[in-house]
Amino acid sequence: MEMSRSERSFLSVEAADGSACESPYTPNNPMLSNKSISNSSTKDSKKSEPANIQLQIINEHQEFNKELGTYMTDVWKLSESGFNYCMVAVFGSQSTGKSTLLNALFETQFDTMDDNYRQQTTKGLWASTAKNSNILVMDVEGVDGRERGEDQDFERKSALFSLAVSQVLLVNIWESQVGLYNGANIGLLKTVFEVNLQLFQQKNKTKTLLFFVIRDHIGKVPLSRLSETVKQDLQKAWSELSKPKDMESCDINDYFDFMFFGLPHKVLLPDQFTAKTLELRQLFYNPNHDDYVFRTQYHKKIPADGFPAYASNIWEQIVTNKDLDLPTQQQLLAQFRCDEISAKLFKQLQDDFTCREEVEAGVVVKNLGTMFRSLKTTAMEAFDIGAGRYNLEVYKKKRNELLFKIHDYLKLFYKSQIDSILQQVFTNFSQAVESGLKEPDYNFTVLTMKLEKDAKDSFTAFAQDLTLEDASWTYSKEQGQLAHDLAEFSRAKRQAELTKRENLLTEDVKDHLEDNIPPILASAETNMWDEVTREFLDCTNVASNKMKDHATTLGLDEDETNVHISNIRVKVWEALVRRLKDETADVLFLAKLRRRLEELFRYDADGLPRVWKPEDDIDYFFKQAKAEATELIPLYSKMRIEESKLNLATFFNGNTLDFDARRSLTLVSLSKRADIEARFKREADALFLEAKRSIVATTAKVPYWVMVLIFVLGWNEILYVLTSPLTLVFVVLGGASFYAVYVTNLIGPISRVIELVSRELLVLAQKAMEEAKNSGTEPRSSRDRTSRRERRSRSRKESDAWDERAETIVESSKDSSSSTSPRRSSQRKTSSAGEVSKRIRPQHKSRTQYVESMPGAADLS
Ligand SMILES: Nc1nc2c(ncn2[C@@H]2O[C@H](COP(=O)(O)OP(=O)(O)OP(=O)(O)O)[C@@H](O)[C@H]2O)c(=O)[nH]1
Repeated sequence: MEMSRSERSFLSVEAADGSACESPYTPNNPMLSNKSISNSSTKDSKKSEPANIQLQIINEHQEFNKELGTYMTDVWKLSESGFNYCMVAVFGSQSTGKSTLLNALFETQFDTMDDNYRQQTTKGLWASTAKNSNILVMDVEGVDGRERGEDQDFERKSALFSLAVSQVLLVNIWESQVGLYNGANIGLLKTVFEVNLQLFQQKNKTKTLLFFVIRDHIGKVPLSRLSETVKQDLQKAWSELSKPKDMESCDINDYFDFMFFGLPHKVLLPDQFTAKTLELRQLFYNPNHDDYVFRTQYHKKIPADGFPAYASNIWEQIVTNKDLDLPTQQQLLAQFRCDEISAKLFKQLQDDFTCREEVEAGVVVKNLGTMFRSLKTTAMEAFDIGAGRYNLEVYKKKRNELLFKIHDYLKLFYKSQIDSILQQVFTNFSQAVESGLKEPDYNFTVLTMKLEKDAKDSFTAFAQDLTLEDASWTYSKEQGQLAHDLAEFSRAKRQAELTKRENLLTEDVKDHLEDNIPPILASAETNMWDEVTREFLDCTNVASNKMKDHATTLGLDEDETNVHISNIRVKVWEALVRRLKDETADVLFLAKLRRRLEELFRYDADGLPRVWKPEDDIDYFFKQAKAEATELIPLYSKMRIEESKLNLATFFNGNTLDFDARRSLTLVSLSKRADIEARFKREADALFLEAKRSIVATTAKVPYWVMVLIFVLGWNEILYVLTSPLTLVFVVLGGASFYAVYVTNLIGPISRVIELVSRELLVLAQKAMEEAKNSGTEPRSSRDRTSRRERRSRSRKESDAWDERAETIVESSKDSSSSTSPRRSSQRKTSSAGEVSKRIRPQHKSRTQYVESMPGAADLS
């Protein structure tokens, strides 16, 4: 069976010469998989013209072709036209030359009937663009066809669709049909009008032009008569319509305009037909023509890029037989298109925002605010162009939505950037403060105030530039946060500065006290504590005054300053107490007592060392000296601060430290005092014994007469020595040695050593004799015990004897040397005694040596 032209055209896209033509359709399209696009363009010239390509937008099965959008954009290039396009559709009985008329008028390539096979050609609705024009032409399946029979469903729907989307509806009728009810399709039009009334219920109704083309117009009956007849028929049909209540009074002319044009017989009068067609063309192509048909008032106000969606929606409404509310449809379309445009622009904005990663990484991006503005303006301007043609209300609403969405999206980066700026400004500020504090003669308050202001200004400038004017973005919270952080940093820095300066002042005072307190204590005068008090007050006054100077540069108020001054007083006081406790530690305390005792006992009123004689009352001197030295114990043990000079109860008021001045007055506890007293007594007793022994040594000297007697009795021996060269040499050598010993003051020590060695030998001999005597009579255990006791006793004695001997040796050697200062003499004595003692008996250290080897003891003595 041979295919009809329409069926043939569904299967392939072909050019007029039969060659395949490129089609945007995909084989997956269900509507096009078994149908295709007709392309009946003529050879060569029309091969690449968009007008050559037509699309079946609704097929005979009432399915809408979703490729309409692609065709509008890619094939017909109408999508960017906005409102600058026109829609015309044709309405009329089947095979009345509709396609022929459209092809003649618009140079389209709609299929026309093959006269050999007189049957329906156009099935469904087809669209194509007029040649060299932005007129979109729709060829509609004819009504009253034998193929559909009584089924008028599709022709009603297609007529309704044509009316809803077209500015101009061409009604194609033969002259012979005028006056016929069915032949002129008045009945169908009546039905369509009736259904269409719902299209025009809204106030903003849009008129449609019904352009009647009277075919085979012979001219016998003038066109005016024919048009009158048609109008009357339509008026009658309109009046018979069952209208909605509120529209009963409305007239057909409120919704339709009418035009009429007669065309001669195409077959019998082809030249006239062509001439008339060209005349008719002018009404469609020439906007300046008086009867130009595409007037603004007929435009459905659907932008070209929204037409596919609009047409699709309208058809869906018609097919599902729902109320067809054109304004609502326009709103729906506007919503759809605005959303589509908005989504596309938003995606574009996201793609164009190239520094997203940098911002997310916390980098402060220069000119980010300008970038925000540029992105937003580009998107909004594009939206205004694309969506501004649609329903104004919807457009405004969608514009706001897009604006809000863009703001919302950019706000994330805005917040992140604000945080980064905040951090950067704070870091810069802290670094500037640190380096400012390293400058000489800085004023802390001036420095921090200036830097704080700079930081705040910098942040505000950054944030202002970043903030979009019409966005509800604020940075006041971050601004407040920054101000708080800056103030907190300055406060902490100021506190650190205060502490540093407080410590420096305290260190200065400590150094001062180190130098000045020991001499005052060493004097052990009765007004010693007054001196200490004065020294302390001097120090605190100096430190307080310096603190006041610091307080000015650090911006402290009076109360804060007073607290810090009070704290400094406490710290100075504590430093003083520490120094005093050091001075009254066991070793130094004892040294002080011993020195006082020695000063009084060993030296006379002129400071010369005493050489005790038998007639001297050593006991008396010793008692006096010891009593006076002992008086120092209570003096050093507790500070005696006169309230009139320093009121401890009020002087430290306002300090923030845990401090009790009164508790610190006691330097040495009672138990320690007793211990020191006992130890001092032992040392004093040793000194006393030493003095006593020195008298014995003096009185044990050989009398002069004995020496004369020896000289007389030994005269012969003297002569012998002088006459014998050998003995003379020995004598001379011995004399020289003696002289050397005498000159070097070693007579005393050597004689003492000899004496000690002989004594020791004597002791050893006695011990050996006792042991020999007792070995035969005493039981072993008793003998052992006795022996152990004796050994311990002897050991103690030996120990004391070694100390005494060592000291005596040194003393005698030093005594013989010249000495101008009793203190220096004493110092030499003690140190030499220590050395000699160590030399003689290195393993054993006497208490005296131990005390004198303690740090500071030498200085004090
Ligand atoms: N009498 C007459 N016949 C015409 C005229 N124009 C075209 N025809 C003939 O009418 C027949 C149908 O032409 P088409 O253009 O296919 O008609 P149609 O209305 O598009 O047909 P369908 O699409 O099937 O509804 C053809 O045989 C044409 O030669 C005309 O002006 N007068």
